Amino acid sequence: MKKKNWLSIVSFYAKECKFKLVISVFFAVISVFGGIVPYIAVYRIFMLFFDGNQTTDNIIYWSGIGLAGYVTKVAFHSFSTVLSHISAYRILQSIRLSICDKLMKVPLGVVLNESAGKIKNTIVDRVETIEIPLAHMIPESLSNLILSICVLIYLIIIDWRMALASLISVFIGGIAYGIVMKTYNEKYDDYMKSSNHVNSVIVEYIEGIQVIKAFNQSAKSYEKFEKAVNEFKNYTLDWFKSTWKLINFASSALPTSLLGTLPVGLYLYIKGSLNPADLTMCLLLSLGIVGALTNFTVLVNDLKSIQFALRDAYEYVGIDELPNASKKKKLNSYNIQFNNVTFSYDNDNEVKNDDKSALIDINLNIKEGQFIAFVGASGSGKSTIARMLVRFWDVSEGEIKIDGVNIKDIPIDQLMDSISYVTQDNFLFNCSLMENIRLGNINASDEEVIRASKAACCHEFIEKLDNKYDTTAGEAGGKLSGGEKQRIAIARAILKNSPIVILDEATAFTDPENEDKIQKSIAELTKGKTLLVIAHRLSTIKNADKIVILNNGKIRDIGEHEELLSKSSLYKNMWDAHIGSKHWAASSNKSSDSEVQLSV
Ligand SMILES: Nc1ncnc2c1ncn2[C@@H]1O[C@H](COP(=O)(O)OP(=O)(O)OP(=O)(O)O)[C@@H](O)[C@H]1O
Repeated sequence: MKKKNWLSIVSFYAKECKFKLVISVFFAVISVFGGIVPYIAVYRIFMLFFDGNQTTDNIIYWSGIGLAGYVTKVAFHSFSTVLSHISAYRILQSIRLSICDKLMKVPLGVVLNESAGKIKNTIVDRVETIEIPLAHMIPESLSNLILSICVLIYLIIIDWRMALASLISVFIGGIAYGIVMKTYNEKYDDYMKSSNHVNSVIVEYIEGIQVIKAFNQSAKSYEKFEKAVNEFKNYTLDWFKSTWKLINFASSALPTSLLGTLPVGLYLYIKGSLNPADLTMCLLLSLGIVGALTNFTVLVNDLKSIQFALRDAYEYVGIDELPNASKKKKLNSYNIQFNNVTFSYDNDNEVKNDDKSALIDINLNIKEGQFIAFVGASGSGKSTIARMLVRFWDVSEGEIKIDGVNIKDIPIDQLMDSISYVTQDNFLFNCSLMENIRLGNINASDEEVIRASKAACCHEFIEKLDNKYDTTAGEAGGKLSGGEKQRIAIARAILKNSPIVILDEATAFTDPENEDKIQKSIAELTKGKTLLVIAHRLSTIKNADKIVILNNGKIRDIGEHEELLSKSSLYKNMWDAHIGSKHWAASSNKSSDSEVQLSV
């Protein structure tokens, strides 16, 4: 991942609103100069009195000019702020969208290895911290900087000694700030780690609340949450305590320009080298930059928070994407080939280190329309094979081809259109069940969604819900059984109607009625398709054209059921264990075995 300077990141995201930002700065500059006018007007009125020209007309004239300057300041400040806020929100929107977009394009492992709390914290909270600095910093800070420089030049013109005197407080405040800033990066890093930890613990607590309650761990896990919150509080408080004296000193010293100008000015006046009008003007001008200098202290903090928030956001935006082909490939068949496929989840692993590789030297030919089952002990690599085919990760060595084309050369969109992957995790989004099923094909009509639901045996239970297909997954969530959720996932896949179906067969929903319905819906989904089943119960895959036995990431044997029973001791043992457990389940439940075998 290439590192990028935070300014170039901002300007990249500000591309679309650059014009607005420029205008915003321009208005802010006008506003700042408008703000100087009242000081000049007051100076002029003083001069009128010193010169003995204090007529009502003259005083009204300069008062009017002062008022006009003030109105200009307020009006242009408002215009500038509106434009800078619009731009800031656009930039925030672009950053958030590009992180979400990126998460879809990077290897799945990168996303899964991060805690949901940290990702949420970056996308929502961290990016939000940029808004206020961005909306105010660019116009206000820039214009304040310009104002300070102009005032300084003006002071030099009036009396260079007074100009130097006005910088005394800047110098003292600057040193104090410099000391605080020395450890700022390190402290801020730790602060962010602590904040991410709190977020992760909160999200974990909420996501796992069912398990926590079921195992009566509420008090214990709350302790973990409380500890994280306390640690965060302690850290922030310690940081605050270690810096507040210096920060307070710096922020009070920096804008106190009178600290230098008043004694020096009086000294020069007494010595006779500064006339009263110039002394008054110098004091007024140095007061005029107090606001600008105060803003400058805020700017230092703002710059840091922008810098760190963008660094965190760029941690995601800058992740290398899975290479994606741009040109659609013409596929005449859906024959699948695994050639010497080796894969390790550990990027640093030397390929072919058998202990660390999840798949080693997988060679497999699957013909279009075949039904292939993968069996093996837990952790043997069954799901990894499926993840390789859908490119959730890329193979470390070897290649996977569809119709002779390496899947890396097929655009990911086209590949995903060709494959329906029904995983064990039947995630439902918090929208209506109609929309949840329509995810399979966003162009499907309501009628097509209902037809797919009927085929997946979902229609009946959805119709019984209060709002039928309009029930949101959130409302229905508690009312849906695991098997019903799985059938909704199957309905999605039926609607998608891809030529290749991968089924990570769930073991959880094995009550006879659900099982019967699930098998019926699967039979409907897989009609005429190339079917890859990750099998957990062997009786459902007895009819497979090929059963692939995996062991520690390697293919141990391939064959049909009967063939494997006679030639593979591993398969025979698995089958015996399966039959044994079925008999045990049947006798303990006193229920008949109603497994329906898959057929394609
Ligand atoms: N995201 C991951 N990161 C690191 N290692 C992983 C990841 N997912 C799986 N593994 C490891 O890869 C190996 C193969 O896992 P895989 O999920 O493919 O097995 P499986 O045969 O499908 O198991 P199960 O039947 O329990 O689902 C295991 O050792 C597992 O610990």
